[in-house]
Amino acid sequence: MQIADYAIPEAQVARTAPGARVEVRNLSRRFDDNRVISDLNLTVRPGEFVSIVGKSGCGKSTLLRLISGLDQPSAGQITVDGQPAEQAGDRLRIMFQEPRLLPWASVSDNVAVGLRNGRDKAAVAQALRAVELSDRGSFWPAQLSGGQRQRVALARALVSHPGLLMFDEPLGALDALTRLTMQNLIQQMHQQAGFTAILVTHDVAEAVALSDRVIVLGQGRIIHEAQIVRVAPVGRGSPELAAIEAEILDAIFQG
Ligand SMILES: Nc1ncnc2c1ncn2[C@@H]1O[C@H](COP(=O)(O)OP(=O)(O)OP(=O)(O)O)[C@@H](O)[C@H]1O
Repeated sequence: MQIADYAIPEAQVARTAPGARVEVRNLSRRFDDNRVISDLNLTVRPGEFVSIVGKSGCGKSTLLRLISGLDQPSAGQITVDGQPAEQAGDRLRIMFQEPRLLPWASVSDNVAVGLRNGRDKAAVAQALRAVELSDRGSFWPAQLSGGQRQRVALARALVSHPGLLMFDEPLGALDALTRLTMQNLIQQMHQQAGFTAILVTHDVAEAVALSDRVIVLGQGRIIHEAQIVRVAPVGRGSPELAAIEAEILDAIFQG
């Protein structure tokens, strides 16, 4: 079965300001005597799609929380477009495994939460169109499927046209087919809107399908990097991508 069978029609997202540049320098994070991130360095170029994979508990979510400014390093610096993440404001958005919608607010009002003034109805309508939920604006979150709720969360993240969009296992709770549909949607949004993306995932195939670069984390450091250069369109399951997946899995298990 071809993945293209589930492709979503051309989405409509206004092209944003260029993607943000992320610089991580000599980053460490300890929890008491548990050193989770250890002198880590990473640069993510504007518009690049980087995935972070690694064994459970290796520090993927901790790294994402640090980059997003939700947690503070024990040592080192992180900048987003040259500024501390806390000052990035609506240039930076993060999506989690749970959509985290307000149950008492309509779909449109949930998307508007992503806007600074919350009143730009045209921007909300455009974000809902982009995720193919124009006809669900007046629904309550409880009236949506799990995949639709994640699409609302994506619209809320996109509505402010962020320069950096971070994903912490955003598709982990979805069934396989919805997961593939969402992967296509995220890929399409990334190509059209031009934001920088950092994805934490357990799914190496997902990382390879979506990313320009996959980083393997082990014992608080980057232990492997795979650059994925698509000179011609190669489909999922192609020998080229399967070989990269195998290389990444080896690195994870050896780490
Ligand atoms: N607030 C915290 N206090 C103490 N320890 C923490 C805290 N947050 C994370 N840790 C520890 O940091 C380590 C890495 O956790 P993290 O959630 O970053 O791993 P992960 O790679 O995302 O794991 P998984 O793939 O299972 O989601 C774990 O040992 C965890 O117990």
